[in-house]
Amino acid sequence: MSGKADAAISIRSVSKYYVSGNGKKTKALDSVDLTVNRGEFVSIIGPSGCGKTTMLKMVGGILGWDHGEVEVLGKAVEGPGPERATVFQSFALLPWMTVIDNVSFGLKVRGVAKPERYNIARGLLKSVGLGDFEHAYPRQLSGGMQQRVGLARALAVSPQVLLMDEPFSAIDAQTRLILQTDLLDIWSKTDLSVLFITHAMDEAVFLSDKVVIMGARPGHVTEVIDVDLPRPRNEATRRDSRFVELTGRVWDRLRGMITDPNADVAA
Ligand SMILES: Nc1ncnc2c1ncn2[C@@H]1O[C@H](COP(=O)(O)OP(=O)(O)OP(=O)(O)O)[C@@H](O)[C@H]1O
Repeated sequence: MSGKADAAISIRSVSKYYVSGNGKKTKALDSVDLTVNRGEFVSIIGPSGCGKTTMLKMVGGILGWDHGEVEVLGKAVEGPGPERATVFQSFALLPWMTVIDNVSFGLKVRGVAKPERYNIARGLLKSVGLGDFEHAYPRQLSGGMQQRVGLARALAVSPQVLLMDEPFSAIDAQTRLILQTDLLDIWSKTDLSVLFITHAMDEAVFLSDKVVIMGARPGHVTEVIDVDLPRPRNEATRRDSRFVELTGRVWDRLRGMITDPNADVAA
């Protein structure tokens, strides 16, 4: 698939400035182009401050931009919309609500009756491996379990586009590997288009169809790496020589920016 008509997310020539309290202008993004085709899984990786979260917020419709165009499913983004859902690093669950109420909260806001929303939430909790925890409160769950709830909550509203902002970075390394596989399993059964932010190179390669590498000061896209590893991906993928090679290529690009921050400053 290629071309504008197939794009789930289209970011074209987008630049973004932040203005601080004292009037100082910081250019956060410089003429960024990025496309996520329908059904694609795309990761963004880059040094701290290169504008990853800024881009995700723009696509989510909670932050504006200064130049260029941002479209989701062929329509200009003008604010948040029901076809997009976000999974946050901090889980962002409501602590006073049970798991099932957290998962079905978005449906409640949309006026879906309780039996129906519970029915949907139960199906999703089962699919993320938490079928027995609907009456638990977030504080009673591990970080990995809380993020499973976060994922189920995002999926409950049947989004077409899923935005994920370092969703596994607060989770221990072993659980993180399991969550990556589970996420791919869930994604493979849907038509979801995913934009996923991470700092972990192996995670980006394992999950994605494309890894977008960004540089900083101001944020810009330096390279897009196509991940030609077959799907479904599993533990054997992590030992595949092609996986090791692609992860190494991402690190080669990033290492230069980190050891020499001036190496990749946008013109
Ligand atoms: N509200 C704000 N006001 C001013 N500058 C901001 C604001 N938010 C972000 N910035 C600046 O914009 C740039 C991009 O920030 P952003 O948080 O999008 O980067 P990031 O790549 O997500 O970083 P990290 O990997 O550390 O999360 C940085 O230079 C940051 O300091």
